[in-house]
Amino acid sequence: MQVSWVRVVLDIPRQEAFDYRCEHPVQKGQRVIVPFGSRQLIGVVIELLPAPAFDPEQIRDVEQVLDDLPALSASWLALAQFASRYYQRSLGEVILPVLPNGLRKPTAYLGKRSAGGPVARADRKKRGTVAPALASPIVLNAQQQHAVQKISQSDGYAAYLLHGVTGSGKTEVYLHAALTFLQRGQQILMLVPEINLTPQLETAVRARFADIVAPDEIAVFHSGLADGERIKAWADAQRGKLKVLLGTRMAIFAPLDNPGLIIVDEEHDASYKQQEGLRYSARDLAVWRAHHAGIPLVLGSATPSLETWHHALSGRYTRLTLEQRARTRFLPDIRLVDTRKAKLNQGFEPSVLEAIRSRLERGEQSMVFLNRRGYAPVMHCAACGWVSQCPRCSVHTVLHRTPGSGYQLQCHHCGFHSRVPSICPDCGNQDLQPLGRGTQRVEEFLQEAFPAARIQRIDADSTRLKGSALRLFDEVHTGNIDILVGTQMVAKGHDFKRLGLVAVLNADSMLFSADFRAPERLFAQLLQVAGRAGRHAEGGQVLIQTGYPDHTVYQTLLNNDFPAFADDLLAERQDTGLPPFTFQALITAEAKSVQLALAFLDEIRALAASFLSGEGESEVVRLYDPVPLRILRVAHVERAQLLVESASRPALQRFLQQWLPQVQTIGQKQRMRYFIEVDPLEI
Ligand SMILES: Nc1ncnc2c1ncn2[C@@H]1O[C@H](COP(=O)(O)OP(=O)(O)OP(=O)(O)O)[C@@H](O)[C@H]1O
Ligand SMILES: [Zn+2]
Repeated sequence: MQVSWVRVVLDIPRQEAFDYRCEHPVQKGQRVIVPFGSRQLIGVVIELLPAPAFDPEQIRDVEQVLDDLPALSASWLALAQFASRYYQRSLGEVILPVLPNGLRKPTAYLGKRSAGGPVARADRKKRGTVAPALASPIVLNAQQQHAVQKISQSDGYAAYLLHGVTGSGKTEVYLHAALTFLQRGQQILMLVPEINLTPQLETAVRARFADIVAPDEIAVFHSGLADGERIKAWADAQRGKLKVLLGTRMAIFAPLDNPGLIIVDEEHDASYKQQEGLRYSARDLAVWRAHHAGIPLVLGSATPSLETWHHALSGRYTRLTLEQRARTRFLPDIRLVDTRKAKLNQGFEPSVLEAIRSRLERGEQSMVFLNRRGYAPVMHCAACGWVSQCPRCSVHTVLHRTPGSGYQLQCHHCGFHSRVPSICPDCGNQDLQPLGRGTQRVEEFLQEAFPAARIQRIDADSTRLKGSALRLFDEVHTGNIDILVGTQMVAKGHDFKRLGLVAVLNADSMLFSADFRAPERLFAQLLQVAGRAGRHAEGGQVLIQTGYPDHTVYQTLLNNDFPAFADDLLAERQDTGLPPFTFQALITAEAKSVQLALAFLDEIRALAASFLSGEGESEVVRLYDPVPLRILRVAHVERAQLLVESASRPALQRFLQQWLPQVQTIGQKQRMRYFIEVDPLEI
């Protein structure tokens, strides 16, 4: 019997790897079921050892080598290793969580009902994907052609920023470029920021490549898939069966071994950043992956992130520009509607309502955008000033109207919900009022104002059921809707055909956020949402209600001048020493009281002093004073954070590598919950 010694990673916090003895043939990159304490776990073999690293008596046996999929390749493991190093998590905490659920649960393989394991079960499911009719490609305009040519002719790694105004036909550029690499027998990985954008793109991709890619050689990968579907897509990727994979951020970890082109659409979008567990940026990992594989990468956006814009200016990325809309001659006309002197009707300035009315009369669609779901952001008592508050979090509860169950107060942070009190809990006043408005209230008001209009609200609440977002967007696309009310879900990516008017209600709420990225985010969001108007016909109009019409964000928006805006912001960031000119990491501690969290952060900050000496000016790593989070308490837990910063990414990385093991020791001693985030998006 052939016995080998293997090093295995498991999903265990902050521990690198575990050694086992194995009596079966086994390779690096294979999954194995191993005993761990009294449990069984699935792990991945990352090394075959020539000899046991310690007393063989102490080494336990691998129970089963899972061979229903080929081993994860060396280049895939390299990606995981990079993510582990860069984001400061153990390799197991990277590898296991990115595998589909069934592939990392021993129970999926054990027992009578496992029926050959999850991959075999997923394979047996019938999925009839009919081959669509071949769509003939659109004739590209000159700038699109130029972009496609540059991308297709890349020799090895090259990063492109495809900066195209909204509606400029970036998707066509992706598809034409992709064709070149498909014809060479390579695979395409294409990322989109939102699950809801995959159906539209999947249909386009299937039709466009119907003659060279079989239906089952295209897969989508996102968190909205059922377990079996996700396993199937992953397995097909790992078996080398896929030619095109479309997905949300999680798809960046797909085990594709012969990629030819990676595309990140709407690269600026914050949803490429995972906000829990391994806090990675799929956009940044895409850059690494393309570089490692020696292939081109396209980052597309009308409003690129300042990080990407900076790289394009410095020449690290090549900028490709689409200055014109593809189907119309003009971008929509953007106007600011000054709300300071106006008498608002349920939050609407009268001329905005008029504009909606006239679009209705012309049979065109309108969209009302406000980034606030629910009925009203808070309930209050006019008599004593009481406001509805979550008992577990330091936030207001939001008033919701739930079909069938009336009104409810909900916490958007911890899920707490309660009935609406009939009298004020503080003073007994019987007249509690909703304050402000969310999408539900706007929908209700519009229905009263325009009784004949077909109104649809699209937000996280109206699309909770699987498949419902798809259905609702279909209704909009087919023209069965006159007025669309929605949150950021409706703002990005969609190519609406009949949408003439976009009205933006509460943009100002984002103007004065303490986060230094707030203006960047607001500008991007407004330009994106504005870009939904007038895509297929001239005459698109955007009305933005604001009490601060002179604010730079709005003024620059009027000219649709992203470069001017970005250049100004970059200059400001450089002056104040903020990203992309510095690099940051954030440690967040969570405790019963904020004092405990702050004390922990103070202690680890003091400890850092010993690593910080002896480096040149540019290598300096700074640690700021720990501060409580803006939303201090969530679900009874109070939070504080410590920001670490350096002008040098390598210096920051070196520092973290030395410092974090000590942080861990102190954290364990104090039983402190904390996590680290490299390149945080919000601070
Ligand atoms: N060369 C072309 N000729 C005619 N129509 C085109 C051409 N290229 C693209 N289109 C069409 O233009 C519309 C907008 O394209 P697309 O949705 O790709 O824009 P986009 O650049 O991704 O915009 P956004 O950033 O706003 O999402 C689509 O309906 C597309 O079919
Ligand atoms: Zn709460």
